[in-house]
Amino acid sequence: MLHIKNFRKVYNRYVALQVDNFTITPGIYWVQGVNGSGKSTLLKALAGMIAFEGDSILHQQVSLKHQPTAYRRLVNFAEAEPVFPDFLTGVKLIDLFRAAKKAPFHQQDYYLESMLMTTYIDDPVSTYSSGMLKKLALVLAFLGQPACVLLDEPLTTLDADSLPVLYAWIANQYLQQGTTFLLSSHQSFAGQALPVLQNLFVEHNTLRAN
Ligand SMILES: Nc1ncnc2c1ncn2[C@@H]1O[C@H](COP(=O)(O)OP(=O)(O)OP(=O)(O)O)[C@@H](O)[C@H]1O
Repeated sequence: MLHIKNFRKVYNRYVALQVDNFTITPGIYWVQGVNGSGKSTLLKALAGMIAFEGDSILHQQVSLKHQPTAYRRLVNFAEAEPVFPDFLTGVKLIDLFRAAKKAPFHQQDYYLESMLMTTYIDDPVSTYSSGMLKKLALVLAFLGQPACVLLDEPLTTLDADSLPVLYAWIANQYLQQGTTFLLSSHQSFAGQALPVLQNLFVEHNTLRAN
């Protein structure tokens, strides 16, 4: 479903990640790797957030390099430590993302209610704690009809009650819409209620499945 082709990400002169050809089939993936191995680099690049050599092609036809708008509408991303313009409210950000992703009008309601966010979603994000910001980033990553959702360290800063809610969002989205997930984490997803959990490893500056 996602084909990574002739991928190279160089920071200054350092080749952080090189992936010649790699196809990610539909599923839920736990992306593992030690600190500095390149997990965030991979996810940010596949999300179209940072430049890289090569291409990422969705469903054998939507290329990040050649159809960037269509690609970004179908590939959603939540970064590890989200930063949003201070003066915007959560609702305003949701409106912006809903328009960009062509999301149904009330799609966010289910997410805001299940993650207990309705009391503060009208407030400016400058007033949010790190966990509140994280939840907002996760809601934004579920808006629209994504074919692929990339979540960088989705578990960090979430409280214990929020974790099963997030697992349910991921499982439902996969089972109902067939959305593929790439989840980077230093914490284990094994034993959680996630269907068809598979492993991806980022090490030795490349990506491998086993
Ligand atoms: N903006 C940047 N400029 C220069 N080097 C960078 C930059 N971003 C990342 N790197 C380097 O690229 C490599 C991969 O970093 P990356 O953040 O992708 O790792 P990671 O696997 O996500 O790490 P962690 O588990 O600590 O979050 C590291 O060697 C890092 O120093």
